[in-house]
Amino acid sequence: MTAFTLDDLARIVAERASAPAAESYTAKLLADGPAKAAKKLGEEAVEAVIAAISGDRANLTAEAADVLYHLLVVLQGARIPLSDVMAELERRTGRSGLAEKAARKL
Ligand SMILES: N=c1c2ncn([C@@H]3O[C@H](COP(=O)(O)OP(=O)(O)OP(=O)(O)O)[C@@H](O)[C@H]3O)c2ncn1[C@@H]1O[C@H](COP(=O)(O)O)[C@@H](O)[C@H]1O
Repeated sequence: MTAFTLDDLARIVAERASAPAAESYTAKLLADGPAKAAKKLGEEAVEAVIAAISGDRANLTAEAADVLYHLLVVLQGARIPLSDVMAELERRTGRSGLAEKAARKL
């Protein structure tokens, strides 16, 4: 169990986006443009698919981490906050966050 969240990683990615490209892999990916960052995301997704099919749990765990990191880099490049993605996921549950929080207080 870890307290580290996707929000924490998104914050790190946003911070590193403005670092010198020579000092940050994140900044280098973003400096190379959206097509390069998207290509990396696609490669990592394919590697995750291969790990899932092969039943290699350790490799799938590592590849899933790569996919999440590279997805956050692509979102950063497109200036889409992670909270917008979470709001879309919440919308699909058919539940409102505010209603949920109010219900928990009852
Ligand atoms: N999660 C990652 C992460 N995953 C992979 N990588 C880097 O990705 C690089 C390339 O790894 P690959 O296995 O994809 O190798 P490759 O396909 O030959 O590389 P490419 O040249 O094709 O990109 C390595 O330098 C890794 O260190 C990452 N670099 C950074 N992060 C996170 O981003 C944070 C900020 O890092 P910097 O931006 O470097 O400060 C870090 O603290 C981490 O949390």
